[in-house]
Amino acid sequence: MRKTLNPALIIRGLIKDVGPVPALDGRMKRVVSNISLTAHFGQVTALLGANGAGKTTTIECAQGLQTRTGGQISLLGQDPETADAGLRARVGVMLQDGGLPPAARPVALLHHVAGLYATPLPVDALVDRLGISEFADTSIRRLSGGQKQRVALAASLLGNPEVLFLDEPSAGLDPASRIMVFELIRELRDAGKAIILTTHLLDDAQRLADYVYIVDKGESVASGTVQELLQTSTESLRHRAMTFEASPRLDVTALLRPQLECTETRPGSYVLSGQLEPSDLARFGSWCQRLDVMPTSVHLASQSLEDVFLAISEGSMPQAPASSETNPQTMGIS
Ligand SMILES: Nc1ncnc2c1ncn2[C@@H]1O[C@H](COP(=O)(O)OP(=O)(O)OP(=O)(O)O)[C@@H](O)[C@H]1O
Repeated sequence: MRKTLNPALIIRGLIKDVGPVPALDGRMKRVVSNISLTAHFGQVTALLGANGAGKTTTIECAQGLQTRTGGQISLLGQDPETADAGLRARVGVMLQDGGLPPAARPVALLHHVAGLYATPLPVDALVDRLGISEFADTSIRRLSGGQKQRVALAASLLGNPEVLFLDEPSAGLDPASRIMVFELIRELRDAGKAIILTTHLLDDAQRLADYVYIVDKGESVASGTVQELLQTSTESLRHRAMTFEASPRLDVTALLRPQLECTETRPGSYVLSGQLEPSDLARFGSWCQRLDVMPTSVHLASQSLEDVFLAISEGSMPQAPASSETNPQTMGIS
């Protein structure tokens, strides 16, 4: 369940057309056709979708960087397209391409950005925290993708924003930097910031997000906490698989029953798949005992966000936006 009070961002029925597009004989192309979401303070809200699903377009409309074709957006109680400069100072943005001047040097740039705010966060603390000092004097154009990403994150935080938009925050980060950035994002969330991030990485959403909106072909098609999405009960998602390693060419007939199949994917590696029940595990144990087989590994695959995501994208799961998220009147957008 989600908090209902005090949302930082409300989007209802967002539509965005781009173009004119030469490939469409100069017609406009609808890249977002119906996206609704609510992002709360003290939560990480993730827009999860494949490449080209419309995530960046949505958050750029939410920031007022793109003009929407239709729908309603309220960011900190204001329409971002008509809001005054005061709104910008309360919002931090890390864009996918970084948007950093290529000739600038990271620390000098961060001091410059800090100078634009009345009460910025201390530059040195952010530089230390994000490991920027090791490339402090290298020009932005010579930084690696992950280093640029950390500078862009620091720049987005300098104004101590109430709302933070992060477009693909883990793109280009090595594992250590990813852990560092994720810890910082969680701390900001715990400090009460509203964090809205986009990702096509299910793992990122699973690790970071308090609430996830799955975006597919310009529409928000499902939403919930990771746990709620995982509990979505459909036949396709109850499908499980058990992998085990043992001697090659074993007779697996005794493991089978209707709707369960077993294949030897490579010599000695078997996958038992279908609607696995506890009784199948018991049968597996007896089978091992009878054949005097000691598997070298047994792995039971549990349902992941990836299963939910793929089921939605393949159309085998009903599209299920939460009902309270679809009615503009209930959310008080004026
Ligand atoms: N100005 C434009 N002209 C033509 N097509 C556009 C334009 N802007 C966006 N698109 C298309 O709109 C779709 C959505 O783009 P968007 O960048 O929002 O996707 P995304 O979900 O953020 O993808 P990614 O994960 O790859 O960043 C894409 O197919 C993109 O090519």
